[in-house]
Amino acid sequence: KPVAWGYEGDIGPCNWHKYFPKAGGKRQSPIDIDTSATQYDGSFKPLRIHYDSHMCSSLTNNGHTFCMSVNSDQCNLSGGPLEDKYRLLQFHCHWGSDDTKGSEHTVDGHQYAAELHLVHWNTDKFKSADEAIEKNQGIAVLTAFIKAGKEHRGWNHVLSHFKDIKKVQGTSTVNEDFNPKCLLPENQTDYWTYEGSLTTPPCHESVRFIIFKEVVEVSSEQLAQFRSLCVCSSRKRDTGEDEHLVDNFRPIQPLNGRVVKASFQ
Ligand SMILES: NS(=O)(=O)c1c(F)c(F)c(S(=O)(=O)CCO)c(N[C@H]2CCc3ccccc32)c1F
Ligand SMILES: [Zn+2]
Repeated sequence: KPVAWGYEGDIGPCNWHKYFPKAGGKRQSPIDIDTSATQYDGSFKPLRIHYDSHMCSSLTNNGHTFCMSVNSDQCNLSGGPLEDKYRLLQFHCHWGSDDTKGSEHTVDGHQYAAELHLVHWNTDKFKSADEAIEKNQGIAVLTAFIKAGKEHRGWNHVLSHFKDIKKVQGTSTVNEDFNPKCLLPENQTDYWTYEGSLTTPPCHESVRFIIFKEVVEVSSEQLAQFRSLCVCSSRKRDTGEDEHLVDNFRPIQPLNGRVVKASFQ
């Protein structure tokens, strides 16, 4: 029976290591990016992000985040710091209860309102995502910070399905012509990268993070829609109101001597 975990109380991040030992490992995520300590690496080839848009995908509220599962073998990532080819599996986000918090990684101690993760698995080395998530170099997560600002029209293609997934295990099929590449910043050449872990249990240390420097803007109303998701499948009987899914970000973890590389000077 799977162990329950969450972001607050006894099942919160401070206790994850009790049931998920990897959570107490030496290369955990997220981390603070101290920009004065990053090291420029001129050897990175251009990042190659090839996503097709003719793919049907499904949006689910899994109680920890919303997850857009992608089942197209035409959505691939390679180049940059990566030695192999990775296939897009799903994307999701982390956010807070207000615009002042929500991202998992921080930059010089600054926390953004939200953080987008596009999870890819290494199809050159492994046969399935479930195998890859446990192995070194198995996973690559493209990451973009999100802040409150002008409306983002691309995000409306995702948010328009949120009414179907307000409750946990709610699922909605998205088969309109949507390309997740529209959620990324314009500048895709400037990024930081380091070796870390899944930021949710089982916290496997299998992830290469690639974090864009340019921050994406969405409106405060769009951020409020993230917070409209519920953390449980039924109304809270006693209080009568829904418990919303907010502050689903893990606190930053020790760097333990790791070096964050930069693709730019
Ligand atoms: N921040 S993150 O990128 O580390 C990250 C998440 F934040 C997150 F929520 C999920 S999940 O599957 O939606 C729910 C918890 O497993 C995954 N999913 C991972 C973990 C389990 C699993 C199994 C197969 C494929 C991907 C994943 C994840 F990699
Ligand atoms: Zn994530």
